[in-house]
Amino acid sequence: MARPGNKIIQPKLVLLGDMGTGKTSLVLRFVKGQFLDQQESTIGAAFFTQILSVSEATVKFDIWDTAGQERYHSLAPMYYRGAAAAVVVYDISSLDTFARAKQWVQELQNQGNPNPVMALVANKSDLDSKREVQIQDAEEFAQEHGMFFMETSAKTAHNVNELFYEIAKKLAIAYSSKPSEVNLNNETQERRGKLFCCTG
Ligand SMILES: Nc1nc2c(ncn2[C@@H]2O[C@H](COP(=O)(O)OP(=O)(O)OP(=O)(O)O)[C@@H](O)[C@H]2O)c(=O)[nH]1
Repeated sequence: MARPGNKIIQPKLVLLGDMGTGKTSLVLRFVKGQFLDQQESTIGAAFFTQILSVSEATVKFDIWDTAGQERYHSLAPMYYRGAAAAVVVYDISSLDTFARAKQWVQELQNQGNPNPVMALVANKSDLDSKREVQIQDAEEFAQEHGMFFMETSAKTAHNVNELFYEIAKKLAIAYSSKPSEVNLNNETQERRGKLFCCTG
């Protein structure tokens, strides 16, 4: 809920990562508090909204959940361009998805978006017995690339709200100190989002 008198910001947030890592599941857990064992693979991208209040601002997230299948790769720039925050997701039980996450980070950092808040998210923390990616390796990679790191489970809800809260906080603080350097959504983007399938 918006706090009266509080500043309102409307950042665009994009989720990227290999197929099946749990991007949609993380968003659905955050936006609707739900989890599906048989979540369908995303086609193209899906749009969601959610509002979160932190002490510095009310944050109205415009969330673009991209499709991880390789055949949709060429669409990704449409969604990450102008994003104030990017969440790169891998699955702790698959080393391949961690390798793919690293490629996404390189791509994001090459496309010259000014100072987006970036998170590296290790999802499916409930599958610890099948872990292939060590926390330390991911933490080191995140640190080297100016990202913050979090392990989550969309299934158990572990750290999911905390992830979005942390992003909201970082965006609100960045906006308070340097408003012109934070990419925030505008009317056009909001209208465009409404042309796509909307959930949330
Ligand atoms: N055990 C476990 N399974 C999860 C978790 N998050 C997602 N899943 C499952 O992983 C599968 C893929 O989840 P999605 O949310 O569709 O993954 P995605 O990254 O959006 O996939 P694409 O749309 O293909 O890019 C589904 O069967 C989910 O139920 C989690 O935290 N733990």
